[in-house]
Amino acid sequence: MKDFDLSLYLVTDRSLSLNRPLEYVVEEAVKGGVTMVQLREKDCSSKEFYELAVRLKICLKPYKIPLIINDRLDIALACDAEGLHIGQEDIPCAIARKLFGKHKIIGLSVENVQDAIDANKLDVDYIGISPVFNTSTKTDTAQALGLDGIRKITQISMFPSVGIGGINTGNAREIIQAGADGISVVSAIMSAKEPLQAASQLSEIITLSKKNIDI
Ligand SMILES: Cc1ncc(COP(=O)(O)OP(=O)(O)O)c(N)n1
Ligand SMILES: Cc1nc(C(=O)O)sc1CCOP(=O)(O)O
Ligand SMILES: [Mg+2]
Repeated sequence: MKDFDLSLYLVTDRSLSLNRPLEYVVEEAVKGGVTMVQLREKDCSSKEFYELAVRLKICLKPYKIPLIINDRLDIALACDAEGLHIGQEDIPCAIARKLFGKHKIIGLSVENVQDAIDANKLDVDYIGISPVFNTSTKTDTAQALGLDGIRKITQISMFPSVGIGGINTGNAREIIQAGADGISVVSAIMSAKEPLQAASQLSEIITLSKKNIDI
């Protein structure tokens, strides 16, 4: 049984970390309640990506937080990450599963209802519903799905899901209420002055939203 909790999923971007070391921001975020971490560094050599992955793996191990690698199956294999996140234009899921193994976590981005229907035939472990809202963190996104998109996709998907794109303390509750199992954020934590506090606030909102308790 794969053990992972999508509730508060941090996706990294060093360019948004206010010049702080990646491990510092990630560890503070984990102390604040982040439940999954994805290494997503688009502006990086393979060597640097691998070294970052190894360092993050060491940093996350004591907290038993899974490390997910964005895009790069080779790096995920090389650092023995717990998971890989792929998008619609990345390596096909069936190939990733064959090479990565059945015990590893594979996440897939879905950008519309048809992607979610197609994903139901694939061996994935979760879906990222992307993007929910417009965001300046990633500019080459599909059209924003909004909360209605989350409702439609979570109703037909066989898999647990996270919403991603433009999510913060002001709208996290709505994402959970619309049916997602968790939220995935970059800037709301990476660029927070106090990542621990930012993660802790988001974590509390998610916990209360799941229990349907007003904030
Ligand atoms: C949790 C999560 N959801 C969606 C994405 C986006 O993946 P992708 O569409 O492959 O885009 P890039 O992140 O590779 O630019 C994600 N990374 N994580
Ligand atoms: C990594 C990523 N993927 C997206 C997608 O729509 O596929 S949006 C995104 C970035 C989300 O950043 P922020 O939390 O700062 O809005
Ligand atoms: Mg990708």
